[in-house]
Amino acid sequence: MATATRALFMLFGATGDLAKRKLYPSIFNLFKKGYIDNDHFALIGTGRREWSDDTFRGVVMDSINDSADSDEQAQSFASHFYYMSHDVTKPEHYDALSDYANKLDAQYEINGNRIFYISMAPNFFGTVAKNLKVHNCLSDNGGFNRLIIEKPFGRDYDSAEELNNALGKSFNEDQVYRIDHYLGKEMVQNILALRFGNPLVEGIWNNKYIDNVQVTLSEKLGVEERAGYYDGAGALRDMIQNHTMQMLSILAMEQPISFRDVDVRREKIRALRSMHIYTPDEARENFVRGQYGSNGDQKDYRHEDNVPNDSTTETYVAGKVEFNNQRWANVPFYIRTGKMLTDKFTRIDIVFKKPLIDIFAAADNSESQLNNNVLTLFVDPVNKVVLHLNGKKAGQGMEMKPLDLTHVQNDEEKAATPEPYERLIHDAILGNATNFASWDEVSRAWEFADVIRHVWDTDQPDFPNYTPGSMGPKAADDLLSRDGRAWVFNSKK
Ligand SMILES: NC(=O)C1=CN([C@@H]2O[C@H](COP(=O)(O)OP(=O)(O)OC[C@H]3O[C@@H](n4cnc5c(N)ncnc54)[C@H](OP(=O)(O)O)[C@@H]3O)[C@@H](O)[C@H]2O)C=CC1
Ligand SMILES: O=C1O[C@H](COP(=O)(O)O)[C@@H](O)[C@H](O)[C@H]1O
Repeated sequence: MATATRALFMLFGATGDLAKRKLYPSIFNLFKKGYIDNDHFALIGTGRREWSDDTFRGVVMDSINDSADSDEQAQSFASHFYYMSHDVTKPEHYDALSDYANKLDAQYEINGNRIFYISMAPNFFGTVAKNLKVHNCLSDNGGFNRLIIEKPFGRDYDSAEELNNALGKSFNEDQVYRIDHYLGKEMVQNILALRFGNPLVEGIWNNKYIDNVQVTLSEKLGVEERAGYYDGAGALRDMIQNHTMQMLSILAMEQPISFRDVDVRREKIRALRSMHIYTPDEARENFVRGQYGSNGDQKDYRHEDNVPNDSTTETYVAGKVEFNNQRWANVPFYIRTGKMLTDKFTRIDIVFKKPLIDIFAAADNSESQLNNNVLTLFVDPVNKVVLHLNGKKAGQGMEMKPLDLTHVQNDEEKAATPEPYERLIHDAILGNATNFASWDEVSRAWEFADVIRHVWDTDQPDFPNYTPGSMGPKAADDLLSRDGRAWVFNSKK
């Protein structure tokens, strides 16, 4: 039975792309499932555009069109939406917002529970947070005040710290919910379940049994229409500092004392603190960048719309990450991400050590047929777990062959799996911050990324250096081959 929470949302960026594509459908699903109290809920959407409530409601209805059971249901949902034309840079506009929030709070008997969602360009995050506090938009009658904030959270450590300090003047850390949509993915959440729900798995989750870990976030598309943002960011900021670091922290963390958000976060932070921060020379040695070229059909990155033709922005990153602790000493975590690669997928390969002695080969002096055991967690697009083992080939003798144990999410499980935004907004409504990035996590990840960024901003790259449809530059393969290893997923296979 769903627990319905009363809530007044204040959405900044209500006319924007993210709101239409992700936020309204997610809030609608929560409404449909009864997680939001249908009688005690309202949303004030803002943007500079001069929209009426009716225009706004029409936009909302369009965005939930596919998932509404009936027109009445869609209309009933949209009737809770109110629009205010508002320029976030004009302090005087917040007074009207505060009055409107109090009015709707009373009308819907919301009891002061407020969720502020800033779905705007990051340069506005601090301004909005400050004005919300100064102009009394936060409730003070016993309800909760929570701030959901979009990415990116800064572009380096210093800017992230500045932003965090600005937010901190209005909201405490435990009121700030920093979105990282990878933390809302089913398989990413399943890592905790698989590790800490199975002594079998957790028992071998260490350097005695694991040889290396590989995390791949591969994208088939290029920058599409987002070049304006992307060219100023690059893959290191766009995918490594946030999503990849979050996944690494979950893979590397120790068992929390409970599943409460404070306990889970404490262990994630401890893991990130044990991550070795490279010197500039080590960064050069252990990180590889790439930019896609042309393959005839596909134009190269530098000729994409809104990309300068001398851009040195990386569209690909691969690297080796090390954790200096008892569990992970000598186990490299290889990570990679890129645009215009072979396919769209996210997967984690846990590569186990081979047996110290191969008794099957030893028996007749033949070459070993044993492969490394690999546990592969497929995050996207399918939700799948595969354990690659060695088994016996049927027949006489003792010939070995690969034996795979596979679990694929079925249709029922798929239907029960919420979209990341739906799940995360629900968590914020419940006050559960487990799957949001805390400041300590974000700041540590920036400390790590900043060294690499600084080196790359100093050294001139040799771009373009990989072909669309490949799995990145050759240097990314060399990164592993020099350690006597190879990527488990390789487009050439
Ligand atoms: N779109 C996506 O797929 C994703 C987006 N994000 C993040 O979400 C956030 C929003 O992105 P997105 O929706 O794409 O951005 P858009 O550019 O589509 O929307 C920006 C919003 O900000 C509003 N806005 C801009 N300036 C002002 C102002 N001075 N006062 C009031 N409102 C203003 C715009 O309203 P108006 O024009 O009416 O003023 C609009 O609603 C960003 O932080 C982005 O990084 C993260 C992941 C994916
Ligand atoms: O945050 C981002 O993520 C998307 C990839 O997300 P996914 O859920 O589709 O894997 C990426 O395309 C985008 O550049 C980045 O900003």
